[in-house]
Amino acid sequence: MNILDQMAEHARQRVEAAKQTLPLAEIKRQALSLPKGDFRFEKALAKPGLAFICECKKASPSKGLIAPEFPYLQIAREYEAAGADAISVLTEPKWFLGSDDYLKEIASAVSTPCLRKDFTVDAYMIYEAKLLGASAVLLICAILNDAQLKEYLAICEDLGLSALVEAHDDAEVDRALAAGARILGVNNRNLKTFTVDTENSRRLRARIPQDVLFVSESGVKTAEDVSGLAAIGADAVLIGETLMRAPDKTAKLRELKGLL
Ligand SMILES: O=P(O)(O)OC[C@@H](O)[C@@H](O)c1c[nH]c2ccccc12
Repeated sequence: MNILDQMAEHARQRVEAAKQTLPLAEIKRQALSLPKGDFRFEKALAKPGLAFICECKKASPSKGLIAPEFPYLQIAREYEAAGADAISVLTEPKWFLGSDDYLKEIASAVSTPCLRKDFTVDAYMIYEAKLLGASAVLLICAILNDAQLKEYLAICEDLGLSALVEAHDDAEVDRALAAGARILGVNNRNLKTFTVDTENSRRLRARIPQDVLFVSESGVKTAEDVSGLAAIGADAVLIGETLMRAPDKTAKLRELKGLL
């Protein structure tokens, strides 16, 4: 089984365990009783100019431990103060050493919209995201079928959550668009092999209509990478490792924005 399928399988097990404590009907009821979201994540990306989604990520399957010390609240507050348009928080516990608690605490500490970065494989996880205070969830085409994509987008719509729909090749872009995605992320990292190539964003850009928000994800390291992606019409970039490894994240973000 490739790593992506393993992560999806483990997510299904996490959902089954969570349902033992809080059944689907109950979490759904709780999530739907909260005030409907106002798609803040989408609005933040739609503003003029390139938007920056800054990620809180302690570790990853390709890089291992990235940030042994992980003062997540401090990091999120620094991202917000430095002008992040959105904050991505890994909640996957096994490979990314993420936690639902990180997201919950961050979302209540900042006013910047937060993305729950996880391997959504069940509607249950979308209701969880809502309860944790997220403004958006990630839907990865490679681990979802067409019916799931449609169903999960409809649930997001009901809850007022945005969905970042991640695609890696032409067929996945087409599936995401057919399902009605309004925010399309192209992952420059192949989650099956871990190879990174920003060329992928460039190539797939042409398939994505102008009225769909386009996010280029992963492997963004320099101001040149950023300006190159802005030049092909990216609406946002999602940056994790480069910021996580920077001792001064504010300065690094300024540098990436071409301001230093
Ligand atoms: O650390 P990077 O190379 O800047 O990448 C960030 C983000 O794009 C990456 O964490 C990511 C993109 N898609 C994902 C799906 C699941 C987990 C993680 C990801």
